[in-house]
Amino acid sequence: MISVKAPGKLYIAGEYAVVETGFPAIIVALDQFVTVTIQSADQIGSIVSSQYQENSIYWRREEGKMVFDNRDNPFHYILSAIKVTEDYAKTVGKDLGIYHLTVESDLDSKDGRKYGLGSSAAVTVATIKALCEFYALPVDHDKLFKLAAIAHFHVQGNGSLGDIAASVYGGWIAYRSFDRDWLKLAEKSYNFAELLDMDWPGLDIELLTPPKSLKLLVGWTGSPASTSHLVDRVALNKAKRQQAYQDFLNHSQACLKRMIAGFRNQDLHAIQTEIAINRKLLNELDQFTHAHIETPLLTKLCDIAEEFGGIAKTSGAGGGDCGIAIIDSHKKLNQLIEKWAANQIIPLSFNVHHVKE
Ligand SMILES: Nc1ncnc2c1ncn2[C@@H]1O[C@H](COP(=O)(O)OP(=O)(O)OP(=O)(O)O)[C@@H](O)[C@H]1O
Ligand SMILES: C[C@@](O)(CCOP(=O)(O)O)CC(=O)O
Repeated sequence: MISVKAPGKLYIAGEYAVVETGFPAIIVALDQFVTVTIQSADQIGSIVSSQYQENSIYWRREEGKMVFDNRDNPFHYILSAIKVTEDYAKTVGKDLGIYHLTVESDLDSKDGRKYGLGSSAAVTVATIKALCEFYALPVDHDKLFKLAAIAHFHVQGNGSLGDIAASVYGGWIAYRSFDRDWLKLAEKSYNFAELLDMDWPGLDIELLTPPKSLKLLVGWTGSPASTSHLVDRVALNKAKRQQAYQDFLNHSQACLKRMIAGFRNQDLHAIQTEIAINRKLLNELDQFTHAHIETPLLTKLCDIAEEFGGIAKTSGAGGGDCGIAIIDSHKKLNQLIEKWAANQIIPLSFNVHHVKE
């Protein structure tokens, strides 16, 4: 039996701008995982996720293709991950098999509400990792990222794929997305083996080391938000306010460059200064796109963090989900966390997860 896991993530800074090719963001992987297991099966395979028990699907293989008995299923990311990995396996001459694939996830609360930790990315990465083991396909982090990015992009279609990078590389990363229009054309011109070997225009991933005194705190608002809808709303409004949008991109890029330098120089103060600037830039974006990124509860989360000497902002698309605070580990962290909890902000005691190559 093969069993692998992939971590969830949180955005630290650079959201929305990162959707444009080459614009940076900082993202961390967390020690909360999706686990995928694969076991060989005889004739009938299955896909079962404990989060979606009632939607388990059963399949067989006919002339090399997966054929489902149940067409009405929620497993778009898993099926896309399977398709991409098996297409790759075929290009390198592997015979396709039958298996039971099961999923367990820490990335939703006990009552099934998502935290916004990138479960769709983690489920995609874990499925591909498990199948690469099943088919004995050697993949390093770069190849795993590319396979998972293709699979996730085929389903969601409008994201930066930063959540995939965080899940594959782990730890703290600075991420710039590749040109997704290029990928659409490249997929028609190259086979998988070629696509995985080549450089992707715009893509850049740098591993960052935070200063020792930096503590990341995570607060959850309890209300799930749809990232793809919020990204669509920003995209719709950017056409109407081209200059304001271009200013946002340029300012975000400059802010992220200074923040990344703060990591390289181990300068907590510089990082915090830029977190505050990034929050302001996202609020300005909010004003002309009406995406409602910083909800009143997220504002409260930031205000409380500041009372205790931290600097906080929304994480990811906003509109609910989580906020983050960056604070000196010597400050009164417990009091901050208690005040969050007293104000309907649920502290999530998750840590950053580092992935081995
Ligand atoms: N445990 C799971 N089993 C199977 N599919 C899952 C599982 N967890 C997530 N998914 C897939 O991911 C989708 C959720 O993705 P969505 O982008 O809405 O949330 P997210 O990636 O967790 O959050 P965010 O984008 O805010 O970080 C689900 O609808 C499902 O298709
Ligand atoms: C808004 C955006 O920059 C970040 C989305 O983050 P999250 O998945 O909502 O945590 C979109 C993206 O990068 O795909």
